[in-house]
Amino acid sequence: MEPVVRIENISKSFGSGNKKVDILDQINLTIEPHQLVALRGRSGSGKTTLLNLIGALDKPTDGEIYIEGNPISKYNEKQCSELRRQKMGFVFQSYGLVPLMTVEENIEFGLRIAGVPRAEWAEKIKESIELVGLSKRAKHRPYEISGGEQQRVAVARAIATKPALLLADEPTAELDTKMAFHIISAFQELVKNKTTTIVMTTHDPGILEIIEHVYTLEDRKIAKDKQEIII
Ligand SMILES: Nc1ncnc2c1ncn2[C@@H]1O[C@H](COP(=O)(O)OP(=O)(O)OP(=O)(O)O)[C@@H](O)[C@H]1O
Repeated sequence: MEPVVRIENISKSFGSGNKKVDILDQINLTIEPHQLVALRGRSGSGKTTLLNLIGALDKPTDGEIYIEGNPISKYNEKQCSELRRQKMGFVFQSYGLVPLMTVEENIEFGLRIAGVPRAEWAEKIKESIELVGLSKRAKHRPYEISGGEQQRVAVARAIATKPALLLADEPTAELDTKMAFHIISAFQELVKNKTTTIVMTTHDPGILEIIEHVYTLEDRKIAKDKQEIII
């Protein structure tokens, strides 16, 4: 089976001339199907930058990224958005919820955009809302619920489509410990039953402890994973 993500010698810089900043330098990383991968690193180490590159939201300065074996660095904007629509789900820090839509409608909107057949919407909405523990908030609008609840709606919307690849930037940042672990165990379940592959960022030591594949971004490189640290 092809890796879901294969990163080959990726470098990323922002700006130019004396304002140029190098963020990632010749990074290599392979993510196999149905792994739950966590990226950690200090603030500014490039975690979001790397997620954006994997999600075809930004282009590397150098190197290649393969998604299910397809090199995407030469994709044009239309190809990138088609790739995201067909294969990916996103939980980013701004959540991107539509303010005038209820929780259910926000999730339905995500299903519609991903091209999921209408007949499947009701079940997928119910299932994903239950998974994040928001059944009692289904008819509320984003401004009527807390920041943590909005984050959970963003998670529900992303997992409802059962994307091949779920990219989640600090998906538990706004949550209390109990809810954070609830979301991570939902992620573990999705990986275990081979629904999806997940790449997430987190600073939370408790969560890093229970995730099998952990990579650290440091000094523009990807450093050792968790198992090597334990040894
Ligand atoms: N579009 C951009 N233009 C210029 N610099 C950028 C741009 N995007 C990110 N950077 C810089 O790249 C560096 C890495 O940012 P990034 O957001 O990837 O870090 P991070 O590890 O996700 O940090 P945090 O944990 O604080 O979210 C930062 O110094 C940031 O200022």
